[in-house]
Amino acid sequence: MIVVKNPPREAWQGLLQRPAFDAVSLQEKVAAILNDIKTNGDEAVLKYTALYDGVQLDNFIVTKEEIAAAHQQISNELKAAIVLAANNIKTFHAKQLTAKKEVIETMPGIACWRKPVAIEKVGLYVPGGSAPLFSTVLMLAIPAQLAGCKEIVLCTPPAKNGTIHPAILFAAALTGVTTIIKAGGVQAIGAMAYGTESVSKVYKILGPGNQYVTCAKQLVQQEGIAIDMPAGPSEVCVLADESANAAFVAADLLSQAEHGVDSQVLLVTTSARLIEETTKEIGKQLENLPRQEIAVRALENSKMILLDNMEDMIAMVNEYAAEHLILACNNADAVAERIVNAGSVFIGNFSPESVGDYASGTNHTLPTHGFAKAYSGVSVDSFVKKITYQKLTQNGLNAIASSVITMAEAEGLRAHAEAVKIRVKG
Ligand SMILES: NC(=O)c1ccc[n+]([C@@H]2O[C@H](COP(=O)([O-])OP(=O)(O)OC[C@H]3O[C@@H](n4cnc5c(N)ncnc54)[C@H](O)[C@@H]3O)[C@@H](O)[C@H]2O)c1
Ligand SMILES: N[C@H](CO)Cc1c[nH]c[nH+]1
Ligand SMILES: [Zn+2]
Repeated sequence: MIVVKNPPREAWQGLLQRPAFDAVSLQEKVAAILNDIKTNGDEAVLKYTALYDGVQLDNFIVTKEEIAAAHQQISNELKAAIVLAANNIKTFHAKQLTAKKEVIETMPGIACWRKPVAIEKVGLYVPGGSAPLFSTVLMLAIPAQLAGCKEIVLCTPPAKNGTIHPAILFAAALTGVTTIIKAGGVQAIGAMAYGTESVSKVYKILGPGNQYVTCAKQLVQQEGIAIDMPAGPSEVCVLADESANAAFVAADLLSQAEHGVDSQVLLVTTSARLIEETTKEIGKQLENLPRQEIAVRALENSKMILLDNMEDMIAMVNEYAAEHLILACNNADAVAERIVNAGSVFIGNFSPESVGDYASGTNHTLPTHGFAKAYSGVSVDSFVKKITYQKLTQNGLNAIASSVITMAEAEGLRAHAEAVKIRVKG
């Protein structure tokens, strides 16, 4: 990791850049694949699956038999862990369901209310290129199910032997997914966005993924398909003072570095000692990691930044707007209150980011690349739209009529005014 000591404020923005990639050629490539899927449907999905996932499939819809077999293929221990995680995620997300309808009378005779209505057809993307992220099934399908979505399509890339990891199938069966498609990357996003002979067109696509997936989501959004947010390569920022434990900090940094070579991890600290010890710990802990090579490359994109004081640390982490922010410092609760930009915050030494990834209950599908300045992570809200309603009595309309007529005429929209006048008596 690159160590930077006491950078001046003017240098912060440059310092906090995410790993760069060639956005123009990425967009061109993704747009061409999307176009092919739009024109050639299933045939194109199968073609790109062969090209990028290395498997020639005849049929990409997962069968009931495959789902049933998955139950036998994973250990009882893993099933129990998935069920525990699912219960916590359900408990946390169930509270997000908007309370019962509340009718507001803005003036006598004018009743207004708002009702959350589930998006009927949603598409979930579960990453599987470098690791089969079955935890993402829980993070997406549980809020979709709680919201009441009728059709829940899930896409995930197949392994080279044409199968889907059994834990993905187990988690999908547990959480009410209606169709599972063996397709990943841009072809999966295209299939769900446009529909094909075998894949239903959905209204909204949610879920994280690599740069191809994220770019494809952003491009189909321009064609009217809703998306959750740009949820790209994983990242974590640790804000730490003298009180932090270097071994814990190193473990947290490595936990996100192992996701992909384009992941970024950041340590922002007031302690030079912590930088030194964490560097040593990273070296030690890396030795035992099976994904050491990926983590080492991600660490090349990553920084340890020494600052003078807590005020600067808070300002810097708010500027960075990390997907995950860990507060390993004294008075962590008070510091948490001052965080305004982050996807999810982990408070104190006993809140490793990994628990949020799997099982504490919060959602791990979160905005990356600084999008946490304006976007939230996935929640039940992501699966509903809120329809507003109003109902006026004759007296209510009479009372508001002159204001509406005056405003409509002032905007030069006579027909608007007439639609009120025609109903007003007296
Ligand atoms: N932000 C979040 O909430 C969050 C959550 C979980 C995971 N993630 C991130 O999701 C990502 C998962 O990435 P992944 O690659 O493991 O899986 P993925 O499923 O996102 O991508 C795999 C697909 O990418 C496509 N692909 C690969 N190389 C290609 C190429 N050269 N051209 C065109 N398409 C290509 C293939 O079709 C393949 O199926 C990681 O970066 C991880 O950090 C983010
Ligand atoms: N850290 C990822 C979100 O950036 C989510 C995840 C899934 N499995 C492990 N981690
Ligand atoms: Zn993770």
